[in-house]
Amino acid sequence: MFVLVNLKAYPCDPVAVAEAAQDVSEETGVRVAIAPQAAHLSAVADTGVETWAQHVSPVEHGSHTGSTLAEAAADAGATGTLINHSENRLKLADVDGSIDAADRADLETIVCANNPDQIGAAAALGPDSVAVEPPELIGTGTPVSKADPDIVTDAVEAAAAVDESVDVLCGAGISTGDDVVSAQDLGATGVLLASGVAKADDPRAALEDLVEPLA
Ligand SMILES: O=C(CO)COP(=O)(O)O
Repeated sequence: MFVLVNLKAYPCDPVAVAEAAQDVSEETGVRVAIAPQAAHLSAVADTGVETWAQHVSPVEHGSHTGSTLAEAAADAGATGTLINHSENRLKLADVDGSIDAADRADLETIVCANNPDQIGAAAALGPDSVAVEPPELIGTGTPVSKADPDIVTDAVEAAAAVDESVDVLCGAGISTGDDVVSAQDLGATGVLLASGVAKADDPRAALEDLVEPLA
């Protein structure tokens, strides 16, 4: 299982969380990555942890003020990027353009989607992975893998019907090792989570708990 922690714009210490994630990953052999703010990519990548961008813009080098250039994210140490997060939704053409931009910069891609129908559409655009995250459960602490397991199994089916090589993660409310195991049992190959780590009093302990059943 792949555990990807999206720090969003939460007021946590990205380097401390990254160091904890790197230690936990090394100790357990579980793949753990951190997606910080774009301005924190270099500092997070310097810890040695696998580092992801939260978004890249559907642009090439040029006159694109305010964009997040995929090549710049890669230069800063990112090896992958989220695209179309529920809190940063893109038009279909821009999802496609952001995947192209990420591919040019050699970034692994996860396209987020709200439901299984959108997962099928996202998988058709050729990302490495898709992630189903029902918006109504994001940030609630109620795990999608328990609250709405059919969404996960239907998303796995929808992606496989389009392209069997596209992996499916799930997210929203994931915060414990039990939640991760439930996600795995439903066919997900990873989890995408945020508040369970970024807002935890002790992010290291939260990470240890998340990966404990996988180690
Ligand atoms: O949006 C998410 C991860 O990208 C999920 O957020 P929570 O883990 O806070 O529910």
